[in-house]
Amino acid sequence: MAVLLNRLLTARASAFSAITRSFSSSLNFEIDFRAAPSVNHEPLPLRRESKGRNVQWVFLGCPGVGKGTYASRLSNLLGVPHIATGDLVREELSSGGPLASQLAEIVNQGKLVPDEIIINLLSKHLEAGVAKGELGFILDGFPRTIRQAEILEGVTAIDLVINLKLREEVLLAKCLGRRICSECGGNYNVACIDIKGENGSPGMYMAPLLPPPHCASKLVTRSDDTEEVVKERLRVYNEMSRPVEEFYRSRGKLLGFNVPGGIPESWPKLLQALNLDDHDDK
Ligand SMILES: Nc1ncnc2c1ncn2[C@@H]1O[C@H](COP(=O)(O)OP(=O)(O)O)[C@@H](O)[C@H]1O
Repeated sequence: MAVLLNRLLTARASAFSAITRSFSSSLNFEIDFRAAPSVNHEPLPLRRESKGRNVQWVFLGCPGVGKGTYASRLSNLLGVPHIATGDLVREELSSGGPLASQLAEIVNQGKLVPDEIIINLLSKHLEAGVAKGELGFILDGFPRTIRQAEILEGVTAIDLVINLKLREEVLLAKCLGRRICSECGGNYNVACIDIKGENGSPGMYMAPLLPPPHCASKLVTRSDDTEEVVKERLRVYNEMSRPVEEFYRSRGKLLGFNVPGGIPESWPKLLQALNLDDHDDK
């Protein structure tokens, strides 16, 4: 399994190994824009011209933190594929393939899919990407266990790991408010998060992300976005995936980012933390 992943990632890595290695300077930042809006930190060695530089990044963070949202925006900005293992699992589920019933049971209990199955799905996806000439990636939802992180480390260099953080009560509300258009696949959120600041701790506002009229009647909820399953996913994250943060922190690759609010507030601050500029957003 790891051999196949190795072959595929090596195919990608060989084209730009010199570039990706240039990111491995020490990156142990913990950025909390709510607490320190004008935080002063050493900028990452990355610029807008990095479009096409084929970054190899990973997004970590609890369910509902916004990994998919920000990974997909960065993928568009940098021109590299966004690969979400949760999406690969859901595609396999909806394809009704041989793994579908086993996967449905695992996912609907909020558990992790065995490493072998995930690596197999990821390998197949990467293989298709290599055939299309894709280079670089932003991984979302992988690695989620130390074993997955070790396998990944054994096959390719990760430049940067962005660890998104948000308070737990917000995570639950965001998962419960999540909606997907069954026709176009668009992601929306009907939750309105409005937490008042108290005793010196900052408040937080996240406006709902409502669908356009043509999607409104086609919204569905993920079967694992129920309160019971989200709480189990959060528990599993703390047990199995939290150690992955330390894995990358100890290697100087972890960039911690406290999501300060909704997309309009958080996206520019994430870009600032990454020393990137989104001209199209202005
Ligand atoms: N790297 C992985 N290892 C094991 N299971 C995974 C992995 N990625 C996704 N899954 C499975 O797919 C489900 C959905 O993943 P994802 O969409 O990333 O959800 P989340 O919102 O919990 O981050 C997970 O709860 C898990 O069952």
